[in-house]
Amino acid sequence: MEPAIEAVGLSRSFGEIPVVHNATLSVAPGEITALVGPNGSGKTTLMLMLATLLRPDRGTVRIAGRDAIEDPLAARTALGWMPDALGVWPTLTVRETLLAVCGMYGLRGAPAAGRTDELLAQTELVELAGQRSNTLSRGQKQRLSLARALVHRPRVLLLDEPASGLDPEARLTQRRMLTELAAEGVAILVTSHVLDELDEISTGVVFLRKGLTTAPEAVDAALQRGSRWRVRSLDERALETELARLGIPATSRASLSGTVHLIDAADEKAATAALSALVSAGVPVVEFAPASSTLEQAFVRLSHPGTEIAADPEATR
Ligand SMILES: Nc1ncnc2c1ncn2[C@@H]1O[C@H](COP(=O)(O)OP(=O)(O)OP(=O)(O)O)[C@@H](O)[C@H]1O
Repeated sequence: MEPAIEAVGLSRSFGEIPVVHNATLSVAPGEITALVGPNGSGKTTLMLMLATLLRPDRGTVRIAGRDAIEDPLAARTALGWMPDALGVWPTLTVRETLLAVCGMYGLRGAPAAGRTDELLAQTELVELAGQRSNTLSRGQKQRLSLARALVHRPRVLLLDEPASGLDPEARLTQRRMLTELAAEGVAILVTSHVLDELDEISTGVVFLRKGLTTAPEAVDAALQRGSRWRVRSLDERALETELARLGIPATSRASLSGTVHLIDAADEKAATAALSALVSAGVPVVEFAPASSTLEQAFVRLSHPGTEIAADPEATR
């Protein structure tokens, strides 16, 4: 299948400083790809180039098969762009904003009103439709920004920090929406620092470090390597004794649900073996789960290649 988003060898400097260097990525229709990397690694700069809003110094971009550098207008008809901060027209209400964007895509009259109503419902903005957009809260602006990006039913969505400022329920609604759009065949590239969110919906990951995309093989390896698990028992003493007897090093820390122990396992098979041994020894285990999301653990490894996950600084032996 032809990728819906394809960038090859993209580079961009600001003055003498190279910010994105030889970045390469592709996203197929129906895929949600997470674009992750440390602060300042070049994610927004890369997104702006894909969105035809910043010209690369070198490289090629194809959006839905169209050359985005030679023919940005053709690419724009296929893509929806959600920037990390919404620039609003202060005097327009939420509904007027969406109607104005409909107009830019050639939708007027009843079809524009119909599409606006659909989007207001989809992004749960119906009650705010008459409110001036500059008076919206950060989370409400994020919802308007996503609605705006969807006006022309794009086949490609580029979302820069779409979950930032959203409360937990709004995040859930947004995740559901993105999953539904992907099921309809939309290709989605999304940045976020909330890796748990991305972990749940992404089907692929692109990791950017100092402007360079990490090789997919290295990302796959980081996603599959051994990881840290969180264990909680109704009988803390029994858990500690059994972990010591099994020779499994552990650290403990207080949490809202009680004392939890953190253990490292080489892979998922080793984790299930540890769980099975604890239960067989009669330890009343009530919780056994990854200590953080797979993506979060991979992020730490890829941000500092050659280093293992640092011990939890809050943990006590
Ligand atoms: N217009 C510009 N002129 C000069 N430097 C810039 C410009 N835009 C971005 N930069 C620099 O490029 C680097 C990458 O910035 P970018 O915003 O792309 O990173 P990011 O990965 O999106 O960061 P964050 O995770 O903090 O949002 C940063 O060092 C930033 O200071």
